[in-house]
Amino acid sequence: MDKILVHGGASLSGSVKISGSKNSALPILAATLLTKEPCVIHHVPDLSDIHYMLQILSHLGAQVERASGVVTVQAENIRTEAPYEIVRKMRASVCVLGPLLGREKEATVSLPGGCVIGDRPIDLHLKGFEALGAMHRIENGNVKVFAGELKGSSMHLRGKLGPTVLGTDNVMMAAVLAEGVTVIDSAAAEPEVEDLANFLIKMGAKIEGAGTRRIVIEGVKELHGAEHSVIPDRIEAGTFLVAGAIAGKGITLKRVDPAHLSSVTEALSRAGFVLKTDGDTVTISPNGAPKPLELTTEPYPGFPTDMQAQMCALLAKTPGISVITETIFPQRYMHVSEMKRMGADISLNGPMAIIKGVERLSGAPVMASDLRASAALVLAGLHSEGVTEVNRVYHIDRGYELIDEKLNGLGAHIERVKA
Ligand SMILES: CC(=O)N[C@H]1[C@@H](OP(=O)(O)OP(=O)(O)OC[C@H]2O[C@@H](n3ccc(=O)[nH]c3=O)[C@H](O)[C@@H]2O)O[C@H](CO)[C@@H](O)[C@@H]1O
Ligand SMILES: C=C(OP(=O)(O)O)C(=O)O
Repeated sequence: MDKILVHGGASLSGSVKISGSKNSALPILAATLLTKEPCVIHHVPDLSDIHYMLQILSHLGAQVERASGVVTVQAENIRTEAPYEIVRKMRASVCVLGPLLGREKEATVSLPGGCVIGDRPIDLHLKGFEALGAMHRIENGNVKVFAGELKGSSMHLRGKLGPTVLGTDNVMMAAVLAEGVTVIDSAAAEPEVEDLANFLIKMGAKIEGAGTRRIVIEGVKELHGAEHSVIPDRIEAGTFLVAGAIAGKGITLKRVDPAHLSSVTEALSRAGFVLKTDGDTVTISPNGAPKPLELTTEPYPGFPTDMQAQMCALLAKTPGISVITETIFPQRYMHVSEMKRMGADISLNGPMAIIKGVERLSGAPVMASDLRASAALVLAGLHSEGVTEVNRVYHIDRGYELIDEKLNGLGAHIERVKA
């Protein structure tokens, strides 16, 4: 297994280009199953999760071509059962359920389990499909959804911990081919949901309100091929902003949508950094000693759970006491015990992390447990003394395109040791 060695203490400057969004690209690629015609998707990041999604599409019978960030998919004749061996590697595989159900009125996908960030049920996805007239059955670890016909209806898709992003995507993808009007209340309003809706609209779907809490979909008979460019990855961008906060003399992110980053830039401004936006760029510069923060993760436009671990890395060395409350995945703190091994003073109280900024962190061998936790450990390594050895780097490769090369381009000293 590859590992990453972060030599702490380098200062970062210059600029970095942000890739297309993983969490937009995955459902958008799944949505290509909704038509027999070719779809062309630009700015698809080169990530292992994307690779798995393309494998699933191929297995389902689609013709898939990929050339430097551009993916063409034609799903002329398709099967409706996604294979366990690929599906088990990536939770986002569940988002083929919606398009397969919409087009073929049935779909079978291996049921995703929980993962280290917490329980990850799909009850809300199934509730939405049921509202459209589908039934489901759990058999041999698979979930099968099926319907005679799909009929539009009104539903609330909110669980105890808020709306569901992939659940909203899934129901929207099934509803575009249902008969009549579907109203999704308490929908997820994340930019990735809006991006998927924009792609579906290009394919001929009739959708209003995506990006708000109420989405209205008027079903159509069929969809056609379309071309689309995936939005910039706001979580990769946020991660680089934190790198700039931790070790930057001033760094600029290129090809971002600053509006999608507002909760992160607002938090970093409160922490004392200077953030400047110009078109599709954001620059972060230091401005004296950073300040501690109180932060709560929330559905968009609130502070994203996918940025929580990275903020822990920054606040671990920020003077004073910071408090983070994780409301989306209350147990998403696997990085904390690893950061403590680097000298951080963080205590957990249920969904709350109390972080006492320390003067010094020191590099250590640490274990990446999930995607954002591993990115956070790399960030922590940037302001630690000595070398931080991040193991199980395959987690990082799920969601960050060339993170080591991009950070080195800004002046970091990071080595990737191939297994
Ligand atoms: C590929 C992708 O886009 N992943 C993102 C997506 O995951 P994903 O879409 O899986 O996350 P959800 O928005 O569904 O989860 C939000 C909360 O709802 C709960 N829940 C979810 C579905 C369900 O049927 N029942 C239920 O109770 C979850 O356990 C969690 O507590 O949104 C998360 C929340 O912003 C992000 O952290 C992930 O990076
Ligand atoms: C948790 C994430 O991804 P997934 O939902 O695919 O696990 C993430 O992107 O931070």
